[in-house]
Amino acid sequence: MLELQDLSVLRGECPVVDGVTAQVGPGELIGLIGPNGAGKTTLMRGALGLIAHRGASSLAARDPVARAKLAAWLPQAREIAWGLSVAELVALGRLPHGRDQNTVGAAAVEEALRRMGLESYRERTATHLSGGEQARVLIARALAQQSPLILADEPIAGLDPAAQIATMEVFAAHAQAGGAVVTSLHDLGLAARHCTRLWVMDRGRLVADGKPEEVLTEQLLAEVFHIRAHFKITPEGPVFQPLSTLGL
Ligand SMILES: Nc1ncnc2c1ncn2[C@@H]1O[C@H](COP(=O)(O)OP(=O)(O)OP(=O)(O)O)[C@@H](O)[C@H]1O
Repeated sequence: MLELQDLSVLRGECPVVDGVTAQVGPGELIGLIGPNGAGKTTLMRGALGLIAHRGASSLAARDPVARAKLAAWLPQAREIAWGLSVAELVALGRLPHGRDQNTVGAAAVEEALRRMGLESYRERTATHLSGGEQARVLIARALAQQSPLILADEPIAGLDPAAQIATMEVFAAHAQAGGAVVTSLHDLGLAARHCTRLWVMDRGRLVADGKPEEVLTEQLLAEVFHIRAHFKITPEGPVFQPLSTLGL
């Protein structure tokens, strides 16, 4: 669904994404983790062909409409400028499909509203919602696009715990239905619990790529995140708790 080959993004002379080679296949929910400034956003924007890059991304070569049909992009910035109703805003996710304001488009919007628990918000003015509510609306807009791949930049930041878990479950369901999701996030507990695979970025490089229990080693947590943490596989799944910083 996505193939990156030696992808780099330069800012001036400095590579902020440095030679990333990776693939995403159906069924995967990939957590893109790493410290602030590691290059997570830049990697996703380069992969989508939204910024100049070197190397190759299977998505970036396509025209914008073809790209949008293959991949939904949920940026970190969440500004909603227009006073549209929630349903109208979510329906904007259908734009890559052209004039499909028919039963297929309407059903996709309804399904996206339902998945994000927004049915009762349908007629509310989107700009009048709280920050977390607006974030859920924008996730619903990405879901309504019905693209097999979703790239999401910190989509659960600022959501309450129930909404965070529910969103990760929505992404997991999207993957289990044959799609794939790459989502950046800073909550390593949710990443460990819900993601099938983690990509760890550090100073522009992809330094680890594997299952959470393979990746979140004591050594990696110390070297990349500068933390000590408790990580255990329990009958209820992986439980990860950061304990202390080793200094910034
Ligand atoms: N337009 C730009 N011009 C110059 N440098 C940039 C630009 N955009 C990003 N950078 C730099 O590139 C590096 C990677 O930024 P990026 O936003 O990809 O990090 P991130 O891993 O997503 O961080 P965070 O977790 O804080 O969101 C940072 O050092 C940042 O300062």
